[in-house]
Amino acid sequence: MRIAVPNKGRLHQPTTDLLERAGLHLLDGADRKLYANTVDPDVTVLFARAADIPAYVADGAAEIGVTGYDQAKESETELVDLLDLEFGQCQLVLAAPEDGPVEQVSDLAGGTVATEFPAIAREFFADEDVSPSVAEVSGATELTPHVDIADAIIDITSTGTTLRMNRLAVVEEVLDSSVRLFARPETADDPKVKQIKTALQSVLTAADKRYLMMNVHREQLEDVRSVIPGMGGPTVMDIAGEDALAVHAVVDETEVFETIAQLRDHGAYDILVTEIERLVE
Ligand SMILES: Nc1ncnc2c1ncn2[C@@H]1O[C@H](COP(=O)(O)OP(=O)(O)OP(=O)(O)O)[C@@H](O)[C@H]1O
Ligand SMILES: O=P(O)(O)OC[C@H]1O[C@H](OP(=O)(O)OP(=O)(O)O)[C@H](O)[C@@H]1O
Ligand SMILES: [Mg+2]
Repeated sequence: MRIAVPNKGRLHQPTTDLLERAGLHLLDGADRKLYANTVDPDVTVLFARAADIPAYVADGAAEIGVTGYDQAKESETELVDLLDLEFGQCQLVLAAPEDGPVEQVSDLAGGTVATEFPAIAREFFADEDVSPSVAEVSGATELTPHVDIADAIIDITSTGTTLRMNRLAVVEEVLDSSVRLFARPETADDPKVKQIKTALQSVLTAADKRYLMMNVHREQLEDVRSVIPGMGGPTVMDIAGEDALAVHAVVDETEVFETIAQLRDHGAYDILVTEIERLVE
């Protein structure tokens, strides 16, 4: 089982970090290598450019891959999107010079649009029923409208800083993207693929949860129980030789602040909050 992972750029580190947190440790140093073995003898990590990963998976060089949805869409391969990994969020947008003549998509009839994503651009304009010529570029796309190479661009934005710096305004949103786990349709149901997906999912689920531990006097248990939100009942354990109980519960991270105040008011003491590495629901 081979997983294709971005070899450099902004997606490399978050992807290898996620594999590590999922317990799929890389064994022989991931830097500047093409392959790394993992703690699972059946799983190898293969490092490739983010843009090449969809083709690696589609052609069978790897069984699964991690890359941006924009790259999968641009590759025009048939991949199954198994899991949103919740990083690399960005948008592809159609943008044109502020105060320029292009204010809506139809203004581009007969014009030129520069992009690193020609397939996505063509599909977008076909849907919009406008047919500018699409010029493929391999970087610095934001410059092209200012040097008469293009009237507008389709490019990635996240904070909007690059567009603003280049005096470009969004004309239309084209695509929302984030990093996903992809598989070929034939491998999507493979048990090892499912095992990897479950491991990655468990890290994402755990990130939003906290583990609470506290002590409570026996007669106050029901009071304390009534203010614990979330997943099922808490776990309650006797503390040997004492009239107190230990209460453990998993709660949403967003509820911890409020819950702790309520737990104290209801008699809980020695309250401990810890992060959870993984949570398989
Ligand atoms: N500004 C951004 N914010 C969030 N995600 C982004 C951003 N730019 C790119 N991405 C995501 O990262 C993917 C890879 O981007 P890209 O191919 O530009 O690599 P990179 O990390 O910038 O490295 P390099 O351009 O140096 O090869 C994009 O397809 C997109 O899914
Ligand atoms: O809206 P923003 O937060 O400004 O992000 C958008 C920019 O980020 C990406 O470039 P990147 O930083 O990856 O540089 P690159 O052009 O070298 O890929 C993308 O190509 C945009 O230029
Ligand atoms: Mg980039």
